[in-house]
Amino acid sequence: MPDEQIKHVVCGVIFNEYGQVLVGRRRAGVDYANSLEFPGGKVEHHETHEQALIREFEEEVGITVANFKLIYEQRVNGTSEPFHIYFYLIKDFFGQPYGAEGQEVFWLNVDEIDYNRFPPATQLLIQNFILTNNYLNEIYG
Ligand SMILES: Nc1nc2c([nH]c(=O)n2[C@@H]2O[C@H](COP(=O)(O)OP(=O)(O)OP(=O)(O)O)[C@@H](O)[C@H]2O)c(=O)[nH]1
Ligand SMILES: [Mg+2]
Repeated sequence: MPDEQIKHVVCGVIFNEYGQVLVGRRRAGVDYANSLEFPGGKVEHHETHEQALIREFEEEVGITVANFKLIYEQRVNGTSEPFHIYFYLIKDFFGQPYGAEGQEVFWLNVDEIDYNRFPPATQLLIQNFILTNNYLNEIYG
């Protein structure tokens, strides 16, 4: 499949004032069902990554996000079709996150993250960006 036809997925990594990261649980019946995830989803036609992140965070966790930085990206073969996934660090948000689509959403301490519970691409993001403490420089540095 030519690269320009591949789906883009954008996900957001957000930390709260306690240094915890926002995580959701994927529902039953979707790919990677019941695994943990960072909120996000597929970029629609004529939408920028930033617009998609803002929309997905409003739809999925009911907060308004701003101030993004790309921290990791990867092509994924996927369970049915390939896609390219982009993880953004989100530096500002407004509102209290909740599972706006009925899914479980919670803040997780970084030292309690078990990366095996996330889809493969997200495992690499966690290993390369969070567990290395690289995120600390981005947020506080
Ligand atoms: N949201 C999210 N999706 C991820 C992560 N890691 C990862 O491989 N994905 C994959 O990215 C793809 C698109 O994400 P999604 O299922 O959230 O898409 P979406 O919100 O647009 O849902 P929809 O298909 O119901 O419209 C899925 O194949 C999903 O498994 C992650 O950390 N967060
Ligand atoms: Mg989603």
